[in-house]
Amino acid sequence: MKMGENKPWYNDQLRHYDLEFGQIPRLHYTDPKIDELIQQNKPVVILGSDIVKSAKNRWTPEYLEENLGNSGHTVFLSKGHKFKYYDESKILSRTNSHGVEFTPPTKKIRMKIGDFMKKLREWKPGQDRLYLQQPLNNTVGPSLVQDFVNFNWDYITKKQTKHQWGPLTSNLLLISQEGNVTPCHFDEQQNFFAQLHGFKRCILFPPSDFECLYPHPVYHPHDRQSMVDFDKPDYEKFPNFKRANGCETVVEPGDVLYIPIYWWHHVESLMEGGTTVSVNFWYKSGTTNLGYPLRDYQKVSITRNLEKMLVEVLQDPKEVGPLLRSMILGRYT
Ligand SMILES: O=C(O)C(=O)C[C@H](CCCc1ccccc1)C(=O)O
Ligand SMILES: [Zn+2]
Repeated sequence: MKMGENKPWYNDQLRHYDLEFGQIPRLHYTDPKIDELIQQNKPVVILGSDIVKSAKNRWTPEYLEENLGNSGHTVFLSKGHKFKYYDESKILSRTNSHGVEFTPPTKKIRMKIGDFMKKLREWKPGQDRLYLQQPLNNTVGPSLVQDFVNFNWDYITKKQTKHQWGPLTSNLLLISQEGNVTPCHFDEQQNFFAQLHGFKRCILFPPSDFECLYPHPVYHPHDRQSMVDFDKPDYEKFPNFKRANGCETVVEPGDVLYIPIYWWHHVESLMEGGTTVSVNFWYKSGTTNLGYPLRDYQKVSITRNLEKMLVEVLQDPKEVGPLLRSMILGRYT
């Protein structure tokens, strides 16, 4: 155990960014404050729970190699450390026929877990990095199914019910090479993010930081992803980035981070921290009763619907800006 202020990791294993971050609260799972924060759509790390006890430190890369099953799994390859997600269905969409060229930053392939682990063991700097991202399904081996069944579904389901979330949609199994980064993005689902092996640094920003994180247009394959390169922010193009209000935590095996719907999050596997294993629990949001004042994430949802409608009706995305400018300048500004 490498110790740094009684933590099992060192600060120089974290990548350096130009921003200062607050700390996400880390609370014992019996603390009633957890439900207060979830109700307020605010992040919290749930400690000491047995939510994923059956998998904590058990789902090691070696155990997964033995028990994940022999069907191929989805693996992304990247030239660098960033694995920026893109929606394949938006690459060739009509709105992109206006000559917006898109080069996918990662390659998606299918690999057997054994080949994936072998590649990880033999990896050399300069080679493509690897990131296995596979929804857990009935193709996994029986021992993994047993572990999955033994998650503390009672605790999770009680939270889902209490906070009126919609149904569980998927559990994504994430096996990351050390040092990999999933750049800043938001999802439209509630998320219990469970860390099983190794350490991941998670930086979160509230939905109200929309103006600081500059998401790609909704029709773009990188919809929901920030346009800002955290490693080299372009303050000319993205001046508000310097005032983003991030908060962070490093999740350890057994920690469960609640990533509220529409909250931005950047996730990195610690450098020189070894292969990491996580599993997330994505839930559809519940039925939104529009109370006033509107929540910050509801405003984001409204702007997204407006944007989609305008792109749909104007066809050419280049007309959206001028139309909105003419509509609000001098009238609403
Ligand atoms: O659990 C989450 O929401 C995360 O972002 C975790 C993240 C990988 C997610 C990959 C991804 C991003 C966007 C759409 C579909 C898949 C990580 O842990 O590296
Ligand atoms: Zn995400």
